[in-house]
Amino acid sequence: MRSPKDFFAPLALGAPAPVREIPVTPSRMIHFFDPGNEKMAAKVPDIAKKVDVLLGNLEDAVRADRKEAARAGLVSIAKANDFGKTQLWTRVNSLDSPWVLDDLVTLVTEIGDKLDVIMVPKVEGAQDIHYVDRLLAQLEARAGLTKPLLVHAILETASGVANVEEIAGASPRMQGISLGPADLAASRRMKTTRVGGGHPGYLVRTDPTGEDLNAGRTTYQQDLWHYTVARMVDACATHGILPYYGPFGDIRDVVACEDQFRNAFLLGCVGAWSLHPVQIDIAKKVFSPSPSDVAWARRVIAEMGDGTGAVMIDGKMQDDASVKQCRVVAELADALAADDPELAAAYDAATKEILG
Ligand SMILES: CC(=O)SCCNC(=O)CCNC(=O)[C@H](O)C(C)(C)COP(=O)(O)OP(=O)(O)OC[C@H]1O[C@@H](n2cnc3c(N)ncnc32)[C@H](O)[C@@H]1OP(=O)(O)O
Ligand SMILES: O=CC(=O)O
Ligand SMILES: [Mg+2]
Repeated sequence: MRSPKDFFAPLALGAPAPVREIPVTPSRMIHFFDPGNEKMAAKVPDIAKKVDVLLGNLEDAVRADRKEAARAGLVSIAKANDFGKTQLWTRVNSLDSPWVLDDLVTLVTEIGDKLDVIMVPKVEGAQDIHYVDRLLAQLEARAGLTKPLLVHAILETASGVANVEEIAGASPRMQGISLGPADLAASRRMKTTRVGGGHPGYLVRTDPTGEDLNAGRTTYQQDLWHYTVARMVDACATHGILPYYGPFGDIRDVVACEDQFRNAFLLGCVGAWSLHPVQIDIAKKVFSPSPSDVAWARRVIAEMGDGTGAVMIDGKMQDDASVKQCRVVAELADALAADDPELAAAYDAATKEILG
């Protein structure tokens, strides 16, 4: 284990100093695209204007014989474009694959100054992050980078979940963690065949009302991902990094996608992946607090004065703890509104309605 005293020392001579705080910028949707797919790549400059994060995906969903084209495509897209405030991330191939070494060497050397975050799939434990941490430091030093690259882990193996706390705290580069429900289901030998979302067979049933065990018994579908998302959120919050829901594969089912994203938002996630353009607005809507929640939060903050003691607002007790929750909502709203005049106007209009 590294001593806490040198946790923030660069891991290679000449590498930039590690960050002490993870930058919290909007990342409601991490939009995946295949940089080797010409049709998708052509849409990237327009999509960049609508998303918080653009991610050039090199791993699963890119065919083995297209891996090099995807890597080269990402290099040329990054060199040819300035995406302004939209962050550029990549998902490299898994650490046991034949491609990841070239992914890291090429991307850091060629476009390390354009990339914000490197997403690492199938992370099993802190050892995987330590490997990437040192290699990135060596490559950053050689490329003369002045800003350290951050690392995002996908939680998609059973041992990754067992080790999620140590993964979250493995390096000052750790920016966040996403749930990877598809690989995680396979790794756990769950009997599902979907990419995220629920399953109609995973349910609870009300008690029988009489002799007939089938009569009048309501069933409620349960969330397969509740335990993992909640554990991931706690691990991330403990280490000051950001949790995300991952992919929702039923692109057509925009209703269930919104539900799954909202569950994650309410539990503490800051964003989710968009796999298709239709999921971008869903993530934007869900991961931006609603105007009525923002108005309420601002009202509680205003009425709570210095934030201590207890007051009654509309029949509901407010105290030091509820005002802290309201600050989470209000601060997120302010951060998002700073770059989005439409959202700012919606928040201010709702606030005016209840605060006058
Ligand atoms: C479990 C995991 O690892 S999840 C993460 C890995 N998976 C991914 O990254 C998947 C990314 N998304 C995709 O590959 C595609 O969206 C698919 C395969 C799901 C659907 O693709 P299509 O069948 O082409 O969808 P559809 O016909 O609705 O696309 C409409 C247009 O949007 C484009 N498009 C689709 N997805 C994207 C995207 N993610 N980014 C940019 N453009 C896109 C298509 O190229 C198409 O362009 P066109 O109008 O010029 O022909
Ligand atoms: O990579 C994502 C997943 O769900 O697997
Ligand atoms: Mg996966």
